[in-house]
Amino acid sequence: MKKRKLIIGSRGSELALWQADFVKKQLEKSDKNLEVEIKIIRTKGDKILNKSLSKIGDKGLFTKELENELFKGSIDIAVHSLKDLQTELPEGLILAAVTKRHPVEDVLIARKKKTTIDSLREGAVVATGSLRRKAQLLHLRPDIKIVDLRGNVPTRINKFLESDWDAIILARAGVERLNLKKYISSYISVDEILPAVGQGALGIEVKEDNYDAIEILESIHDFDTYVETAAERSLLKALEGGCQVPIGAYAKKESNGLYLDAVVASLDGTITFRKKARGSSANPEALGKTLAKDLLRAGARKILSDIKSNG
Ligand SMILES: NCc1[nH]cc(CCC(=O)O)c1CC(=O)O
Repeated sequence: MKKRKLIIGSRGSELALWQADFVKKQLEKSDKNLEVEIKIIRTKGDKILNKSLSKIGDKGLFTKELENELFKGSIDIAVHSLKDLQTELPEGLILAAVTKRHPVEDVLIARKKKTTIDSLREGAVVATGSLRRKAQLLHLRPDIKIVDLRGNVPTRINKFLESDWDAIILARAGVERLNLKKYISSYISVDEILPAVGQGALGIEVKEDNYDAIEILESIHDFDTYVETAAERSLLKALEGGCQVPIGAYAKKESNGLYLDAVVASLDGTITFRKKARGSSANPEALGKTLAKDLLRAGARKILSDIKSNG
């Protein structure tokens, strides 16, 4: 019998290709009659490397070109890091599957093993391009100096090794997927720094009428991760935050309900609003919305509007 074929669209970075290949293997394992091909698509975010992400600030910076290919039908599915996927998808596209998530937290990469945020020297220099990491780190350690850092995961580690910075912060998921665990000095607990919405999970985007692809993807969909990230994404949407605002969130499904922990911080980290709530796993969107409203009322509204008006 002739094999069925599915084409994955992926960015060309090492991490994106690892992730696309992971999805390919899982799908081929679950359906022996399926042949999966990976097609590399360059996105605007891959082309502009000299500007800080918060300054480019486009919606869909890492996704738009992939979405165009989905509409054209030259790829069947687009594999994204869920945290890079905007909360509102273009009309006609759906988030068809969310994979089981890797440990969600960020990690500290410093000169010595076991270095933690607490043990960094007074006035240490830490490089990160993420406003979320910057704000939460400054909240814990106002003495730290932050410098901008961009590039793919291996590039960032190489820049660190060649620099005189004290440390950088990355997502555990990206570092461990690329087998770069040896560079990790310590795991940063979510009590110290909340991860980005969707961090550690993969999101698979498909044209809403591609029923074959939607059916094939059922085998890699992880329901608990979906419920957790749906609460986080609903919160982010209600806060009207893209990936470039200092917002962190972490949801966990437990036997007695769904927990959501979220923070909105000012850019300099002096003010943070952090709240936790529990809701029903049957309605993750409601939990996200409710917690967003709570945060906005508590003072996050002012922080977010200040950031929007001053850039
Ligand atoms: N912003 C880039 C990005 N997108 C996804 C990951 C890592 C994988 C993940 O979090 O799922 C990273 C690197 C990082 O933030 O360190």
